[in-house]
Amino acid sequence: MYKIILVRHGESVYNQQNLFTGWTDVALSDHGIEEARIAGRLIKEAGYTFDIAFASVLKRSIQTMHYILDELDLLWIPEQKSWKLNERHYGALQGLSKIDTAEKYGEEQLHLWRRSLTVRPPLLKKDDPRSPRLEMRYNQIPDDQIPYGESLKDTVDRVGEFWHDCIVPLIQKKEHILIAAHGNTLRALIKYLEDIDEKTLTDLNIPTGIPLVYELDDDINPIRRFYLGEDEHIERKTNEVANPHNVNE
Ligand SMILES: O=C(O)[C@@H](CO)OP(=O)(O)O
Repeated sequence: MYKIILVRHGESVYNQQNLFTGWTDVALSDHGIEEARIAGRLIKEAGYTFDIAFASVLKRSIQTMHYILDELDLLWIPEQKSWKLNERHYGALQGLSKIDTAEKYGEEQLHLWRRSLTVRPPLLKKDDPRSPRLEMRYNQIPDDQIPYGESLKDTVDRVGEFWHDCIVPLIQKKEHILIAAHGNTLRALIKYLEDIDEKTLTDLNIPTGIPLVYELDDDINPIRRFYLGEDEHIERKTNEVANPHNVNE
């Protein structure tokens, strides 16, 4: 049996303000830094260690990876960053308030944009200042792959590809792996690994900064997954993600 640890980054400054984030490169809030450190301590207490760590190219994920590794005194291990682990690209919704969006377009539309498998957000125009094409870090993404707004299904495809090409070979080499990524990237990965039905996927919300242990069999098929930490705390944090209207009220 193999084990791998996934973690959604700690609370970001956009999470704090209930803004659509996607590929916007915002930092962790002070609370998010604390969440990342606590995640590191939970992982340490549970006796896990890592040979290599992965993050997206967004700083909230990279910072989370570093705070966790720091708690484990493992800042020296190799790390790899990839845009394929980036949050789902939220298109023209990026930077908008989730609460204002619900008021403007209705709860149902907001829910579709946030949690359906196939609905894409309104796409960014190619000349939008938020376009990833304007950023050096995305220079290597071919034109036909660079997103201007993704459905979760689009994210499943790129995350699944990354899992298959970059993570699986390392698991087979018995490397201990940490992946610090994003809410919808992790939902996408769970969809890819377990092929869960759409209803279950719609209800699946990933709390910030809580380590998720995945147990995998010899063929890298999932056996089970579980969070580290106290159930009540995890449930409260999961509900906060499910219903951003109640967060910070
Ligand atoms: O805004 C985002 O990028 C994501 C994660 O923070 O939000 P949501 O939970 O609404 O998909």
